[in-house]
Amino acid sequence: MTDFSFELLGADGGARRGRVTCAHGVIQTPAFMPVGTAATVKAMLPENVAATGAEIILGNTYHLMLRPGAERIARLGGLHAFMNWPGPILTDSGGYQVMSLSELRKLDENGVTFRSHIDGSYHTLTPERSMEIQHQLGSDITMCFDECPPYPSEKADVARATQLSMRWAARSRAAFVNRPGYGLFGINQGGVHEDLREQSAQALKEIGFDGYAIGGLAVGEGRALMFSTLDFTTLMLPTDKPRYLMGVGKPEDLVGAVARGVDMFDCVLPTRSGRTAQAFTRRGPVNLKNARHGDDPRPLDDHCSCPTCRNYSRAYLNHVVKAGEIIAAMLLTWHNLQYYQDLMADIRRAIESGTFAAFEADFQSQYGQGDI
Ligand SMILES: CC1(C)O[C@@H]2[C@@H](CO[C@@]3(CNc4nc5cc6c(=O)[nH]c(N)nc6cc5[nH]4)OC(C)(C)O[C@@H]23)O1
Ligand SMILES: [Zn+2]
Repeated sequence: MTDFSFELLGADGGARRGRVTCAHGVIQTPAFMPVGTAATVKAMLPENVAATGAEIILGNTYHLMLRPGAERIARLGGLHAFMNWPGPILTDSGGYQVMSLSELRKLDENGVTFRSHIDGSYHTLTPERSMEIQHQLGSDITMCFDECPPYPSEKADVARATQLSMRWAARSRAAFVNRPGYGLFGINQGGVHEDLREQSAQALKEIGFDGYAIGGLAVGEGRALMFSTLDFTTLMLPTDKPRYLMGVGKPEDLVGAVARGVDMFDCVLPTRSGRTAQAFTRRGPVNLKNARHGDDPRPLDDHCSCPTCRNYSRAYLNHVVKAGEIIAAMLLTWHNLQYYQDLMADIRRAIESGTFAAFEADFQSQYGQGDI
């Protein structure tokens, strides 16, 4: 089995082109990870997710521990077999989802105790338990157990959460089962504060990880503050390891974050939007509920090679959206995931050819124009 590795293949300004090798395959970076929270990328068959060009998907410790249970998935052969996804899987560690989804009962040095948002049962997550669950799932990339402070928070509370998260990072590292091909990513915290981000980066580098995520963003701070935080944070992280910006984001966010040195992304936006009639196109988002599409024979995006754009008109999409037909979620989700993967492929090509700055300028001029 080959070791977990990251190769930096090239750079163009702040943008980086790389390759991650892990147990279940190779990931070209910059990469976008579709979100498969409950062991499914919603409204998509796994083979169709792969057809969009996605090489790695994200799973969630929090959701899978509550239902169907990590031990049950392990008994059934692990998450890859269970959900029929043969490629790499990254799993989030659960802390963030506890804060954003469940009724938190207790947070202390040991971990968090919470009530399931599904059936009200009590559960405890600690760094050790989170590592055990992600091992049982068989994740190629395990995330440290951390505490992501809400936004906005007093700086003192961000500092407290950051220092706790760094102690939990050390416990995560100690509890992680080291196997060739499987990696553990640390999560940088510190809110929008340069000094706290620096403390967090130093602490993580001393422990040593296979990759470094930037947490605590995409929590409502807005694009300007996210970018200004990235401006100083990515430079604090090792250049020879992948950098993963958690929960991001809109197409404009991806391009701007790549320019600031980010290699990996995940976001529910393309899939969640696909279920709410929102489609992404080169000229910006389009709402298929809008009556103006009712007689439009054109495809969503004539640059797109996905089945939706090859075989269906906007008029048809408007019809099945208004009728609440299941195919609406299928077709729009597929298109949105294809759009995101095509955007990442265009970004990778631009970095390879040293034309990323021109690509970014062209993207911004086209994307903001709005639908035709
Ligand atoms: C952008 C968009 C559409 O994504 C939605 C909704 C609200 O934002 C999101 C995405 N933002 C996001 N920031 C994160 C920070 C951390 C973090 O610090 N630690 C760990 N372990 N995991 C994280 C996962 C994160 N996801 O967060 C939830 C609440 C999961 O829904 C997502 O707006
Ligand atoms: Zn399409």
